[in-house]
Amino acid sequence: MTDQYAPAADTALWPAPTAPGRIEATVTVPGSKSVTNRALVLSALAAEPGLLRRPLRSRDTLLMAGALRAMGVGIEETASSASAATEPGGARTADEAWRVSPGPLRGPATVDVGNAGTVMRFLPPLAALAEGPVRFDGDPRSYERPLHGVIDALRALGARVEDEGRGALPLTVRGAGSLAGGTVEVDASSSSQFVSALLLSGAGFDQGVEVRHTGGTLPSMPHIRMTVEMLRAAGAQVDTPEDGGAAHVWRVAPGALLGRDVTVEPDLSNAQPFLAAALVTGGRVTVADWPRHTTQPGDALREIFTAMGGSCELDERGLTLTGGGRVLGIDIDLGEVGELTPGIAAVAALAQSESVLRGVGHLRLHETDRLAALAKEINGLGGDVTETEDGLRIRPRPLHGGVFHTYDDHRLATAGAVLGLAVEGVEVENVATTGKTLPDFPAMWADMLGAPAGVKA
Ligand SMILES: O=C(O)C1=C[C@@H](OP(=O)(O)O)[C@@H](O)[C@H](O)C1
Ligand SMILES: C=C(OP(=O)(O)O)C(=O)O
Repeated sequence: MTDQYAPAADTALWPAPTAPGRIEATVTVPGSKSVTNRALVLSALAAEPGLLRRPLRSRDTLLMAGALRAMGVGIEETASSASAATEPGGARTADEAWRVSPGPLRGPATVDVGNAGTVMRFLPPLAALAEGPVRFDGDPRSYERPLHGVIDALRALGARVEDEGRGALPLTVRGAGSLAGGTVEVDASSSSQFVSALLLSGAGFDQGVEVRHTGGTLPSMPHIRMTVEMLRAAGAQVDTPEDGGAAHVWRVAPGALLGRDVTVEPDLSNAQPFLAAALVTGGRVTVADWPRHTTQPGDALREIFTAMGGSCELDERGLTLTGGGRVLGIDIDLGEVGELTPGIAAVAALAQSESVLRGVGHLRLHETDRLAALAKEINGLGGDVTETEDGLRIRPRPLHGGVFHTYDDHRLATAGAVLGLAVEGVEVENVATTGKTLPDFPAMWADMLGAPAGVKA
């Protein structure tokens, strides 16, 4: 499978369109990255084939699918999706699906993780269950992202991992076809994905797995809840602190997983820039199919954007955010919902009052150092953003146009687009980097604005 959204050394500039007025639109956002990649892993470990409806097709999910195929899992378009017509603009029709046929996991295989946290962290535990070596490599940035928690835990659980002492990528997992499993301590303060990774494959370990988080504050709890909920839906027995268990201890019992028919929810974190458009222009944007119940962190946007001056209504059409004509600053701990930080920072830079975003020090090790990048790029447009130990302080100032660099970070690119709605002359570098999770972003943005999409070389 080719990596069609791999980053080129792309310096193309995308003139971010300014809003012609209050934006009024209904938007359908593609499936959740986090749900798609969990569903792929769980389906690969199941005892029977499963179906994944409306999967996200983006760099991160195509890398996950490609990796699983390389390890012996069948992932095919269903007949309905293969014959489904594409909609104008290339979007697929909603009845598309992937059929996932688990097979014996095997090496030798090579996995390209790109810069996908979900791929680099969720797959080494699965590879420990394969027979034969699986080599993991990725983008240069993937070498810098924390992986030690997964590597050390796998070794403690009985796996052979060769990383030449780096505690990071590239590495090889030499699976023996099974793994003892058992209890393991992990410091997951740098990424909740360490915990999710071990739980997702835990039912396949001989003794299951008990994961004990031992470090400082654990970020992104909703993503751990998503892991638990999806494991349970696949038939796994999971004990969590929320069910009265010990704090920071999760347990997955050994056992077979069910092949399921899963429909992927829209990606609520990717809905963020569209909702932000309503907030900063005093308009109204509806995101279709917003789930009534979800573990996605993006659901917190209802509360956050209400506190920042909007109002939200969830009904059969989806979630409608109406801007109140003014944007308020916010003082908030975003540790649970860290991936929303770039979009909130963009809105905060356009607000009437100061914002303090806290609890997100671990974002320094995301796709890029997001705190440094946001401060530098917003300040490059005339803003006043300072980094704190665990976040950002944003004092709104009148902004001017300029190049908004994106550092191969999809969420920097969408944050730049939000700023461009209100500030003339913002040019977003390498908007194609949104392909990590939202390949159609420029066309969707243009549709929302009723304008043609364009990139200036
Ligand atoms: O498990 C997941 O799907 C994710 C967990 C979070 O990672 P961190 O806990 O490393 O922030 C989040 O930021 C990332 O976008 C997706
Ligand atoms: C942090 C993110 O991604 P990853 O899954 O690569 O960690 C993100 O999408 O904001």
